[in-house]
Amino acid sequence: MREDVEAMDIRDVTANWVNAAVLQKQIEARVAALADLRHTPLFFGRLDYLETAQEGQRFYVGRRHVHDADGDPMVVDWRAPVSRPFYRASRKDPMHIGLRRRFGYTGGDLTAYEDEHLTDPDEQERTSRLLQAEIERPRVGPMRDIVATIQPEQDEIVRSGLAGTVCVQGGPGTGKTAVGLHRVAYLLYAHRERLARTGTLVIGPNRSFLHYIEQVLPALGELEVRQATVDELVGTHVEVRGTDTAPAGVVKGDARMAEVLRRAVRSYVTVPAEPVVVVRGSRRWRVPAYELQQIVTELLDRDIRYGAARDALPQRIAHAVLVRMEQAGEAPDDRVQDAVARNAAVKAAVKEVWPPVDPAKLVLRLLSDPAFLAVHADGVLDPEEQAAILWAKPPRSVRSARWSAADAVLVDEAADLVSRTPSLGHVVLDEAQDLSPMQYRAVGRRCTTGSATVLGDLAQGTTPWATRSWAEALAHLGKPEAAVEELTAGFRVPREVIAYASRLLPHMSPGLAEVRSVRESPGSLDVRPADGDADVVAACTESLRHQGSIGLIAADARVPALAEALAGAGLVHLAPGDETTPDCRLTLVPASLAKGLEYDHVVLDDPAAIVAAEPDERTGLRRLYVALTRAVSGLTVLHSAALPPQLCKSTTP
Ligand SMILES: Nc1ncnc2c1ncn2[C@@H]1O[C@H](COP(=O)(O)OP(=O)(O)OP(=O)(O)O)[C@@H](O)[C@H]1O
Repeated sequence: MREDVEAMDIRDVTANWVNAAVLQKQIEARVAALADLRHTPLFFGRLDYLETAQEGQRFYVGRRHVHDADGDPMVVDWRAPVSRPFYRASRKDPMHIGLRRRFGYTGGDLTAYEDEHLTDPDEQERTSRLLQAEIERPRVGPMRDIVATIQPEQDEIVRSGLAGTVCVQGGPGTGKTAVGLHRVAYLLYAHRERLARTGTLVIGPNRSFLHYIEQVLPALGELEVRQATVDELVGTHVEVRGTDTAPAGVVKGDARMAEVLRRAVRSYVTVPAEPVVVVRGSRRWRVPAYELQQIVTELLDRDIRYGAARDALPQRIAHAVLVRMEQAGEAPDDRVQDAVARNAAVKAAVKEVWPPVDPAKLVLRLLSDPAFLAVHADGVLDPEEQAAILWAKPPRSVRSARWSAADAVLVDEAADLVSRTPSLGHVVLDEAQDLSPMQYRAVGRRCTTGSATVLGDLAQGTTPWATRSWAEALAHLGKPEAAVEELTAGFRVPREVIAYASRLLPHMSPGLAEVRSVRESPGSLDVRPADGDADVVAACTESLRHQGSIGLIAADARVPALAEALAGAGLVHLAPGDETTPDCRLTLVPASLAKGLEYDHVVLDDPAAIVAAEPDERTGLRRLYVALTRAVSGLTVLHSAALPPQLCKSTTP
């Protein structure tokens, strides 16, 4: 198929060079999408339909559609409707499937298969060993796709329609990220044209996470999906160089700030007190102040964007002039209206009444002028909250201000009040629990006419403004009608390790259910005291005897010392987001960047230090919970200080 595309000669079929260039680009994209991936087999499943459906045909299911030289299908795309039973059929509902076969591969070689005769009453239900093997396959390199083993509860989310927003709550390792990415791939297949026009975006918590997941969609043949962090999305207006204290960040991230900004933007409109007089030829046309006031009030009441109303105002004034012309017996046409709208008197009135607003300058003024803030925050923020967000030393200009990430979100909100932010077709928001209400709004305006997949775990919220309930979050996102689904089966963390980490749950997120590990292997858990960095280095060396990736997770402040100790012992290590290779498998991970990542073996340095590094105990325990749940096979916990009491079995909250 690739050779066919490569051999296409478009010289005679294109009308001009533009067409030729467009076609050439499309061909290149197609060739890229058909690239051979060394260890990725063309198919991973087979479905034999019963005679009652699909004429009893046999289908091979794979990552993409493959046809033979005659154009007859050899492999059907996993997203095609005929592939659905591969993921959903069960003994209870065989979906007209006689045989389902799963193929297992080792490095691209076919090495195993598993058959299920779904309609055979004598056949025992077995757990899939291929699934277990797939999960346990050592991890080297970036995150992999899971198309061969998507589970029914995951598939339901993957294949849910484009129109609806879905929110997925799930504990660590339940496959939320995987499901979100596969949903994008599915939606691109089912609604390719529409999404090609409107665009899709995956939002992750930081760049290292995005690097980690960036290969999943290309491996599924999808190359067009943009990835960004929220900070990157909103960071186009101002340069972020500052940070906020927690109290300031909480207020700036509060949804009430939207109302403060709305009022502040609208405050730039002044009710006209003077008439507008337009001179055309020998005639003077006068629109009195009360009529201008009506126009302005009506535009304000319509609650359209500040900038759109500003653009409409000259035409509205011109219209009032035209009405007068008609009353005087003239017959002006549209061109006259346009000319009047561009008349200097009209322009001057618009400038006076509805001046342009620069979003960054507006936020700068709000955060540096106590009186201006007090007027617009009156009844919305109390004096203490106002004081918390005011700059101690007001900057002199937008350029010299030390904007924080939360400020950039405010500027983005203000920019949207002035002119509408374009909406994408679909947005996946991962690790959503950490967003502030204002950040949810920023994401929400990027999918106002589209839909979203919101993924998160309330127990892993580690920001001072972390989400307390999905209903609230979805309301801020502008999708209150979204369905909230729960994933409960854990694929990453082995049983013993998840049980250990879950001891923290009642102390930091009471009411949230423990993840039920689907892993047959209990995993290895080793908790022991350490005497200095040499012990930590020794534990890493020990872990490196196993296959796969090793993550040494430590409190951020411990990272420099540990980096030195590793280097001193001749152990080369990577930073999160760097790709592990067979030669370099050890990553030193600051606890603040561990979220969303995973390693075959985790060495966890001093849990108490991870807890202590956070501003409050609950956040500290949550950070520790995240760190404890990164391991796929084994976890070694080394503590130089006493373990946090919540990790000891007998404690109850
Ligand atoms: N159906 C599946 N088959 C095989 N592997 C799976 C399946 N579902 C999830 N996994 C694997 O389990 C691991 C955890 O998945 P993922 O990172 O998507 O979980 P998560 O819920 O986003 O975790 P976290 O809350 O820690 O961010 C990944 O390695 C993923 O590939």
